[in-house]
Amino acid sequence: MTLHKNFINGEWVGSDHAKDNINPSDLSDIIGSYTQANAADAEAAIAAAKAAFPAWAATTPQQRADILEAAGVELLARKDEIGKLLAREEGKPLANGIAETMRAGQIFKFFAQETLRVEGVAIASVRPGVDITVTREPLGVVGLICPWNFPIAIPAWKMAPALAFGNTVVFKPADLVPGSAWALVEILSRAGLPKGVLNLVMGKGSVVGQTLLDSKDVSAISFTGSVATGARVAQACATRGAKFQLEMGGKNPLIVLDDAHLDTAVAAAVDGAFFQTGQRCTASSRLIVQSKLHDAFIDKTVAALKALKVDHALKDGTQIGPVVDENQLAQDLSYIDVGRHEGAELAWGGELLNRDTKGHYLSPALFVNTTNKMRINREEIFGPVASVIKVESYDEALAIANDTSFGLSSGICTSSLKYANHFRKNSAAGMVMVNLPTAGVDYHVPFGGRKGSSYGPREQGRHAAEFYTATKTSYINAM
Ligand SMILES: NC(=O)C1=CN([C@@H]2O[C@H](COP(=O)(O)OP(=O)(O)OC[C@H]3O[C@@H](n4cnc5c(N)ncnc54)[C@H](OP(=O)(O)O)[C@@H]3O)[C@@H](O)[C@H]2O)C=CC1
Ligand SMILES: O=C(O)CCC(=O)C(=O)O
Repeated sequence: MTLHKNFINGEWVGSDHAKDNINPSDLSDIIGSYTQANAADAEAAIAAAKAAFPAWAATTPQQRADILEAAGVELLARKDEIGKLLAREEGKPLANGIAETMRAGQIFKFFAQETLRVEGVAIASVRPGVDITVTREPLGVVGLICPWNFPIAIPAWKMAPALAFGNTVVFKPADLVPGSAWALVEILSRAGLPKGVLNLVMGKGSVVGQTLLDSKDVSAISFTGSVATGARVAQACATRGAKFQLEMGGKNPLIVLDDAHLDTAVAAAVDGAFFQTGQRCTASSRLIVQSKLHDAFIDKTVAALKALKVDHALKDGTQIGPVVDENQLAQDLSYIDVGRHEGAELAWGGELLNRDTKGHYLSPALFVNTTNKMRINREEIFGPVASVIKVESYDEALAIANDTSFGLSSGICTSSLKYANHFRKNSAAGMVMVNLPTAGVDYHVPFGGRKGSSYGPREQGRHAAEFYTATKTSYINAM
């Protein structure tokens, strides 16, 4: 089997210390062998990125735009092949894998154009004879620590702005999904990047990730993953004065009011809570439903769940793939037990499923008769598990929606402009959806949350410049 190596200082390098990449839809399917970097490899990648920084920061916007555009064009052209690899290694249905690859391609094309739009301001000083300018500059070496649930889109939405604004990059993908990361870096390695500008170090978070966190030569860290690891990132970066940005979990509410269009609400709930196996930080894990529609909503949602096809990610018609690995499956099952013990009632699902291939198949689980105090409604599960919470009024629904330590996305299904507008203004979340699933976002607008979900400037769209650049205020006395 071909050994896929790390990319450091423009070379593919790696020892025989490698790990098999296993398909969660079929545990007998080994996708490839991927080098495991050690701390010395990570340090070599940081040194290469540091050496490459001054020249890369001095390139013209057009040079950077051309490289990012070429990567975007190739990603779009190879969407079927890379989407299949992604589906195979992460367990996302093929159509979602292809869509995610296209999203990554569009992100590169978007940031290719952003290189040309870096603006500053000239502003009058309060002192006579002094001119002030406020400009943006790259930060230096940026470490990207990525999760497994969007194996190409999340690396793309960190890497493209990092490079666009003149930073050099050390990219550490999640250990479970090296294939999509390798494919992405391979494309960029042929797109015209000078050596050292982009480095890939596949390996364990506790080794490679920690080296990035602790290195004085890494100016900034962009992290997406769990709350626990996010706290480590924050502590390490704050201690040594590095800039950092965290995207962590969610416990996202979807409110369904009595005046909602029932089919729209059920479709939003099923998609938001269960598609992509519930493994989205934007997943709607708390379905807050007003009393008159409550029973009909549950009946229709259960009917929809019964009809969902849970199977191999590459099989025609699969709507929900497997859970990503045995650890995540164990976490999902343990929360299903927690819910039962807390007195919640399983209206459907939560069963391990046998399919033609041995994989981590779990039927989507819907808890009913739950309260917002239960652990299943307070802690992120990150699997195909959601709860219904019954409420009497919009005010009660809003209070429950905001009663969480998270604040990533939120949603409301209603035909009332008054409630939709009130919710938009009063939901304590970074992203609000009306008559839409809480998950599934556009690539060109800010992404991020409040409270325990996120820290630092927003990712994506034009707002990404806030994180990937440093602001400089210059005072000039032109005498
Ligand atoms: N908000 C989101 O989008 C996501 C949330 N999660 C949540 O996290 C839970 C666990 O998932 P998991 O993948 O283990 O999440 P982690 O937070 O452990 O992993 C996220 C990234 O951080 C890396 N990492 C782990 N330890 C360190 C460290 N000490 N220093 C630096 N980097 C480190 C990981 O590497 P490695 O993979 O090698 O361990 C991975 O690249 C999920 O069940 C879910 O609740 C998970 C993924 C995405
Ligand atoms: O909902 C989406 O489209 C993106 C979600 C996401 O980025 C995540 O779950 O980490």
